[in-house]
Amino acid sequence: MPAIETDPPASVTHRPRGLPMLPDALALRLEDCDTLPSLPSAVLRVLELSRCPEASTSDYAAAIEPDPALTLRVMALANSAFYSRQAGEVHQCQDAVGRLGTDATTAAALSFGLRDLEVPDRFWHRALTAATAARELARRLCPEAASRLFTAALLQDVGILALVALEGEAYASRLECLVQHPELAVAEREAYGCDHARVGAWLARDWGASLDLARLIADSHGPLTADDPQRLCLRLSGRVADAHLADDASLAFAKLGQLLERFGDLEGLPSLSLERLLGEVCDALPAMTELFALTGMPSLDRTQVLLEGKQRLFALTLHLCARLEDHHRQLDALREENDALDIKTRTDPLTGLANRGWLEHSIEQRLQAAERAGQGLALLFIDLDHFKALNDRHGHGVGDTALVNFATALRDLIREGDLAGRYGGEEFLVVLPDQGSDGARRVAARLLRLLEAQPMAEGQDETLYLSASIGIATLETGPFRSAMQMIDAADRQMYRAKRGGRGRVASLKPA
Ligand SMILES: Nc1nc2c(ncn2[C@@H]2O[C@H](COP(=O)(O)OP(=O)(O)OP(=O)(O)O)[C@@H](O)[C@H]2O)c(=O)[nH]1
Repeated sequence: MPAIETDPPASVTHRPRGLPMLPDALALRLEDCDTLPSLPSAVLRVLELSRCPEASTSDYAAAIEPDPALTLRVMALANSAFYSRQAGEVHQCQDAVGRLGTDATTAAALSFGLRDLEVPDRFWHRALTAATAARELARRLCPEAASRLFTAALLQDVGILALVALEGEAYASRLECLVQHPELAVAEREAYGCDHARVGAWLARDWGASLDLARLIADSHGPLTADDPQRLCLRLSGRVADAHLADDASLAFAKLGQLLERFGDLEGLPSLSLERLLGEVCDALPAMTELFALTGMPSLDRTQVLLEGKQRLFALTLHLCARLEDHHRQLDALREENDALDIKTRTDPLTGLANRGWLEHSIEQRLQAAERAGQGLALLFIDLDHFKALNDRHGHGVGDTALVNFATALRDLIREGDLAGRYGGEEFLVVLPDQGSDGARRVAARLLRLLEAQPMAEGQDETLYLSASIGIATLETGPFRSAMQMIDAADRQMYRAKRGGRGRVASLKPA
């Protein structure tokens, strides 16, 4: 018999070494539960053998023979109609194992150990389908571990048996959604703080199974990654079983096929053809269901399932594309709406120039940027002269037209990168990045000349020209700790210009 390494027993039952912990409350309840499923020692020995690739049929027979009931079961199976098709009756345990094969012997031993449990057939359907799929996948990805993965996949859901024993009906009703395995695991995590994979690992250790087997069981849920082929086989096996048992098997397999294609492109992994896998699983399943005397296992017309699945998926993809396009359109419309709103919150409705809020925000930012970069910044505070008189004489409408025309002229006068805005009423600001007092004075003078030359509105019987008083503040006349300080400084110069007779420019001399 091959040497089977035995792991030291875990000192604290719910904290077995090398395994993820069980929540304390659940572990205590499991320890106190006297209806947990148990396995005869002969079955355990068979499980242990199943992880040794070099174990022979005589090793299996030696493990089984001490248990007469198990021996009878294995012999009866080997002599059943399904297995004795090509040959006569077997009379020895070793011959029976030889006929069944080591994997089927393992499954038979396990079914014998757990046969009295009240779990829906669906549980065993999933276990057997997963075990068969795990073995077929392993034959391609990690042949040396095929039997080991068969057993691990067969046992990956034993945590469900423990939870049934612990919770009875309360948990059994959850099993109705067993096909949606990921959802079942999520519900378990919410209810118990961990899923049945962890509970299964705990139970396997409680039976005395190897740490290696318990680890595989604990690891059976989780994302599919290509870095560990054994883990990938085990995790995929559950998904194959779920697709096989799904109400809509064709669509489930089509989605699985897409998933497998992803792994087909990965370096170092041989391609995983769903067609071949499904074929192998379908071929192997009848023998497996015979072992458990199971009925009701769905039999699939694999060609039909795969063909239909591809068509369904194609239709689904088209539908999803259409919905995606729809979403993009909605997103674009929302974005446009958002941009429009954004512009609205920044602009003065009458003139279309930047409004007061945006001016203050921009000056603050430009002030900081100029200081960081050691560049200049100049601000023109422009107040139109005697605007009240214009309104009073020609009416508010003509006043508005003059403001709009002035704004247009101002926008045309400045360069790209400068900013013009309406600060309020008949007050405007112009921000000139990287300009000193000389540059600012030149812009102000240009504006005054333009106002002299270009009328801004038509009165009842006269063409109306505007004049403006302009105050200048630049970083050379600072320092300014905030936008407001700089605006106030320019405003004060504007008042100086007013007091000096209007229609002129005032600024402090640079220090
Ligand atoms: N038409 C029009 N007038 C406005 C608007 N906003 C402010 N005003 C007017 O602008 C005038 C500003 O008057 P004042 O602050 O006395 O200044 P002013 O008449 O220009 O005199 P000085 O600034 O001292 O040269 C007021 O009559 C406001 O009603 C606007 O949106 N449209």
